[in-house]
Amino acid sequence: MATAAFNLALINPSTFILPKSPNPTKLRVCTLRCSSATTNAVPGLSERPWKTSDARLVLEDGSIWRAKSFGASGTQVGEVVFNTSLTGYQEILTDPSYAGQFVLMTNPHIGNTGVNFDDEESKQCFLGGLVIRSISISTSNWRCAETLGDYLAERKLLGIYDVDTRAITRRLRQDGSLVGVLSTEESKTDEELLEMSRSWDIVGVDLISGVSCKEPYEWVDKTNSEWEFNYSGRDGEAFHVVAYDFGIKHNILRRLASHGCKITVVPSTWPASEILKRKPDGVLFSNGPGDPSAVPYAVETVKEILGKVPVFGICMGHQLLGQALGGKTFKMKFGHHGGNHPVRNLRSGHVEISAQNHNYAVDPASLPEGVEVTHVNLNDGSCAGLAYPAQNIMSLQYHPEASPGPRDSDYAFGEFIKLMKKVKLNA
Ligand SMILES: NC(=O)CC[C@H](N)C(=O)O
Repeated sequence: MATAAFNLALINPSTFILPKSPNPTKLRVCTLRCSSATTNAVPGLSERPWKTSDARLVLEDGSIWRAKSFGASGTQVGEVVFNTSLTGYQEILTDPSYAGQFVLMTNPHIGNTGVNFDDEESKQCFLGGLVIRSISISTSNWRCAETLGDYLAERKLLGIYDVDTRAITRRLRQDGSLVGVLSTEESKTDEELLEMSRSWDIVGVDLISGVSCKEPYEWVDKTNSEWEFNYSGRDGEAFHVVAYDFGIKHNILRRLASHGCKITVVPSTWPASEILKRKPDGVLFSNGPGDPSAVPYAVETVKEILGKVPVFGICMGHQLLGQALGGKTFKMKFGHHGGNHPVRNLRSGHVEISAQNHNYAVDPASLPEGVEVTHVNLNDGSCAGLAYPAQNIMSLQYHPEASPGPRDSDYAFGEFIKLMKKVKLNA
């Protein structure tokens, strides 16, 4: 009897209004119900709410991980990366830099705050799918608009849970990145899925062209005043920044706008000559997915701009800058993905806890004289930031805009402003 009552509570959707919204105008009606993972599995009250395994993750090393699905159905190939962020799964899902990858969250409990209208980092999800230990059976947050399972299913994205994410993470740390195939299709044999994972590669593929905007546009949104934490006091549009969209996250644009910039976003293939004609105060090279060696056209564009206008590179932008300066990039063993990476700023001596998401890095030994390593990742000593003062260049391998993650590195936007100001005053 007790079990039946418990099941009833789980499967009966009940609508309620959360009482403690810090901003009444943001109050939204939220439906509390079990995730689609559970509801799908409950045809009648007398049956158990728990679904049995209906999905597989087959890794290229031959291991097969039986799982339960909670998003779309189908079969998808991708590179598995683990992300150590405790919160921010919606920003992670909408970060275009995850194109071609499955994100495995090391935090075991995901989905409890659902998905909202405000935390999207791009107009769509480009990643291959989501792998988690446990999906929250209820969703409760004052901004919640829908459950994570519904969100994934609507976007035709695969999500699996009930996987030993700790064991997979240990394997990735030990053996390095692995390609995998996620499938809910019973008709496909394990051997077929293994073959699929072994005949696919992410290295050497241009993933930027699939995520970049197609036409230039102006960006005006600042960080919402409710969330602003580092207001620069600049309300005017003091500096015109052209941002190359290699898969740009919205919060980079919001932070630039909050720091007083007028922003024009251009596609990854936009000619450098067109940019220089507009005489911007600065150019930003954004984050973006995949292998920086697979996009020589973007490196050429960066080369044409260097030395003519102050530039700031973030993540992929930093890697392209490294190559344009004559350096080399390489693929890391399992990369950095998470909101808890310690970085030392070698100029100030301060340590920042940073948000990171990359599988490639710049080899500092390959860089020419005059290029300064400004930041180092304290977990593995890899290069986390560069500057070439002679040409007004600065770059970070990680994400000063966070989203998700700590805001320690927001000062980098202020430094970009200072760089543009210095050049403008001396012009
Ligand atoms: N966030 C990013 O820009 C990712 C950079 C690059 N695609 C990498 O994986 O290293």
